[in-house]
Amino acid sequence: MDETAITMRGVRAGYGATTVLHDITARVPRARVTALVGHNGSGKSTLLGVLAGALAPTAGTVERSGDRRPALVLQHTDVPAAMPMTVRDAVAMGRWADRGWWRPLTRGDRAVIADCMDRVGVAGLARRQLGELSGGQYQRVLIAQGLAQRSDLLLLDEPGAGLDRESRRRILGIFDDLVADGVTIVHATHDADAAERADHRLPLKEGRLLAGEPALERAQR
Ligand SMILES: Nc1ncnc2c1ncn2[C@@H]1O[C@H](COP(=O)(O)OP(=O)(O)OP(=O)(O)O)[C@@H](O)[C@H]1O
Repeated sequence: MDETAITMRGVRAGYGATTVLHDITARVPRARVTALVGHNGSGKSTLLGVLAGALAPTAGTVERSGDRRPALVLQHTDVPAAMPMTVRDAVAMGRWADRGWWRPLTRGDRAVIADCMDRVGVAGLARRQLGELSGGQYQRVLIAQGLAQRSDLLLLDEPGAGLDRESRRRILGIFDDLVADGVTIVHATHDADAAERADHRLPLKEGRLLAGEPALERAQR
């Protein structure tokens, strides 16, 4: 089995005439946790956008080994908590990418939704409104929504932002479980604990990759 989920070679990307990422060459190991680390504005979110396929590189290549679309998990602080929607409905939105939002859910979809809620520990909250959740619960719902896309690559932009230590640790525990099931995780983080616990780190500074650890060597340790 291929040990590499993503290979980037000489990637340059940015917005309009502004180049943010310069000459990124790196590998993301399959079924491991990779942390994107760096100061504010170093290019972590931009790199996630490139990995998600939402932002096209202006030079270089990005090769993904899986055939499923990556799932980009939103940050709980980016979604209005007052949205009138239950936890189950929010997770069900993860099925839209495959089925279209207008089609009724099949029994198979409902099984996927139940399984994803279970995996992140929100099954007991299925009927609750999003606005009634804590930040940590809400973030886990968004991870379940990403999982419901049935992707083998989850991309998360600071999933621990604004959460207490216990909630952040719980999310890292979920990452470990997902990786054990073969999911590749890439997350941007400012949390030293989260960076330390990752299998692999890609340190960014001003849009350039600092010399990091060789992905595969560390992943195989
Ligand atoms: N949509 C955009 N249009 C123009 N410039 C952008 C856009 N998004 C980000 N930038 C710029 O790209 C650079 C990198 O931003 P990015 O959000 O990727 O960094 P980051 O490491 O994720 O930062 P943070 O930790 O603050 O989230 C910054 O200079 C930012 O101002």
